[in-house]
Order: sequence, then structure tokens, then C-alpha cells
Amino acid sequence: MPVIRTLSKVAQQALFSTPGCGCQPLTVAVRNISFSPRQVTSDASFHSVSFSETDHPKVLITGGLGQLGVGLAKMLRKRFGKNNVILSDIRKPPSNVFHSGPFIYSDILDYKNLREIVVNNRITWLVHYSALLSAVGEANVSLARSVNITGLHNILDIAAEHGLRLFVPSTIGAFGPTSPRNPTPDLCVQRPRTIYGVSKVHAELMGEYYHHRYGLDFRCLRYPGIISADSMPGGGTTDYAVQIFHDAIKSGKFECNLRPDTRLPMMYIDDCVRATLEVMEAPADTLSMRTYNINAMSFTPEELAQELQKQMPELEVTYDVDHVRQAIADTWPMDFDDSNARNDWGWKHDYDLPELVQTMLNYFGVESLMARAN
Ligand SMILES: NC(=O)c1ccc[n+]([C@@H]2O[C@H](COP(=O)([O-])OP(=O)(O)OC[C@H]3O[C@@H](n4cnc5c(N)ncnc54)[C@H](O)[C@@H]3O)[C@@H](O)[C@H]2O)c1
Ligand SMILES: C[C@@H](O)[C@H](N)C(=O)O
Repeated sequence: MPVIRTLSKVAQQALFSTPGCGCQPLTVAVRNISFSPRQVTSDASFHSVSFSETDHPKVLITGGLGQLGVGLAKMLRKRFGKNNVILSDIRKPPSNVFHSGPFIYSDILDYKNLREIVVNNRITWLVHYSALLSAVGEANVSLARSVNITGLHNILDIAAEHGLRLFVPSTIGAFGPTSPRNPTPDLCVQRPRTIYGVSKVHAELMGEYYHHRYGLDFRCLRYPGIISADSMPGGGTTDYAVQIFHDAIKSGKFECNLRPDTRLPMMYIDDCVRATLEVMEAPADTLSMRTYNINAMSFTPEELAQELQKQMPELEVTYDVDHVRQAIADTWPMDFDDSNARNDWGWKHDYDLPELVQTMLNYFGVESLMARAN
């Protein structure tokens, strides 16, 4: 009985303590009594592999074959060593990715498989990228609910049980029509109207709850629309801002599926992966929150087209609005207030709109020169 009494006392402390109240953090007490968020068989052993045990973190990236994972792995491998960063996904990797470093099959809906990977590879950081994005999520709500919500529960439990530092990205899509849109601050009404947005608000809240309840080192950034040259987006509302470059180079024409005046926050992928590393490395005492907005620029399709036309005056842009995507975009932030990230851990973007366009065109210029030479 004394153990049960201690447990309930600890739980009460956690539930009623507030930051700065001077109460004993629940984290310590929970770890000491090996209390786990998930019921597991009695032969399972809990042991925290803390970051300080190794020189470098051992990182697992889930959903790593999407638009962002390969770019993040490249940067993390440069910093921590090739073999310390494992990409995982349920798809077959292209050969350049397969040969660039460790790759492993992992379905985030398979809890035991995830646990095995974390244990066998002594993972200390988990970057959870698997998700169905906004537009594909609306086309398959039940799968999105399963991957984005049930999958997240598996990830949270694995991370809490094994003492991992966990990064889960959120998004501008975690806001909705009743949120202030120009700009959108970190803390405001969040009533998104997509399953994607609902699942991301759930992820933010669950991660923060696990942080306060179990001491999980949860870190989350709300990314804007991400623009990349060497990876394609996975079915979101901001995809047009990547597609325009491909179509401009290929055919000199682009048909945009959003209205020309649809303003959304955006970021170049190098800034996005750097922000992710920076927040993961930030000392815990610099983080006044666990979920931060980050931003680089905001533009409309018309403004992006005009910037491109400065270098490609012959580019023709027409509009054929996709009503699902437009309805989503009309409820999302137009501009994103990321002042807390800038103040707390020194977030600073490198790429604004002209630099983004120049960088993308340089990439495709090099690509098409190489293609012509082959
Ligand atoms: N790309 C953006 O503009 C953007 C913006 C904001 C937030 N984010 C977030 O960043 C993360 C990565 O985004 P992305 O653009 O690379 O996404 P993506 O759609 O390109 O890739 C997601 C990956 O998840 C994988 N996946 C799906 N079901 C899975 C399962 N059951 N188990 C394991 N993997 C599974 C897919 O195979 C895919 O490779 C997502 O969580 C997304 O919500 C992205
Ligand atoms: C913004 C982001 O979450 C994603 N690119 C989407 O449009 O769904």
C-alpha cells in the first residue's frame, strides 16, 4: 500500500503543480518508481538511455522518406556521424538514400517493432516525421487518424519509456478560422478544420502533457510550408510552392491550385532542418515553451510567380482553384509570429523570398545542365 500511496501523492502533485510554483517536478518521482505511460508485460525492462551516455545522440527518424526526412538526415549525419542517424519508413528507399546511411523498415503503427528498433540501436533522439499531410488527410480521414494519432501514441510511449528526446513537428495547419491569422501567435485559439490540423493540435497537447506528467523531453516546432528542390511534397496545401519550380523549368508554364492572393507562411528546407537541430540541441532551460512557431517569409502565389518571372520572364502562370485546398488555406495563418523562438533559443532564418527563388533556380540550373551533359 505505501507504494500506491506514494504514487497517488506524486500524481496529485503533478496534476496540481504549475510552472514556477516550486513543487518537486513529477519527472523525477515517476522515473524513480519506474511508472510507465503504457501497460506492458512484466518481463519488459525500463531503462533510460540518456544522451549523456554517448558522445553523440543516436537518432531515429520516422517517415524519413518524405519531403523532409532525407534532408534532415543529411545534416544530422554531418554533425553526428553517418551511422548515428537511422532513417526509417514503410516505403522502399531509392538507391542513393539506401547507400547514404542506415535505413530500416519501421511502421509506426507497430509498437513492438518500434520498441525493438529503439532498444537494439540504443536510440536517444527520436524525430517523428511520419504523417499524412493536409490534403491527403482529407482524402483519407481514417488512415490519417490512425497514422497521425494512433501512431503518435506509440511514439510518445516509446519515447517516455526509453528516456528519449522526442521531436514532433507541428504545422501552420494546427490553426483554424477562429485563430488570429495575421500574424498568428504561439498561444491562441486552435480550432483547425482538417483531420491533419486536429491530429497536430493533439500531438502538441499530448507531447506537452507527457513532458509535464512523465518528464518526456518533448520538443515541437510548428513548421510553415516547406520548399525543397530535391524532394517532392507529400500531398499538402502548400505543395504549389514547390511544384511551380518544377513546372517552370520543365515547360515554362504553371497552373496553380490556389487563388493568386492566398498568403501563407513558407520556409526553405535548409532553414527548416537547421531549426530542428537547433531546438533539439537547445539547453532545456532556454525553452520557456515546448511548442514554438517558426517562420521565414510569407507570400502569395502571385508574389512567388512575380519573383520567378524576374529571372524567367516567359513563365506563364494560370489558376485553376482546388476547392479543398483553397478552403484549407483560407483558414490557415497568413503570417506567423515566431518571436518566442527568436528570443528563447535564437531562431533566425537565412532565406527570404529572393534568396529562396535564386537557390531553387540554381539547383535546377545545375540539374538541367547535368541532365543535358549525360
Ligand atoms: N512539408 C511541409 O511543408 C511540412 C510543414 C509542416 C509540418 N510538416 C510535418 O513534417 C513532417 C514531415 O513532413 P513531410 O513533408 O516529409 O511529409 P511526407 O508526407 O512527405 O512524408 C511522410 C512520410 O511518412 C511515411 N508514413 C506514412 N505512414 C507511415 C507509417 N504507418 N509508418 C511509418 N511511416 C509512415 C510516408 O511513407 C512518408 O514517407 C510531418 O509530420 C508533417 O506534418 C511538414
Ligand atoms: C503546411 C504543411 O503542414 C503541409 N505542407 C501541408 O500543406 O499540409
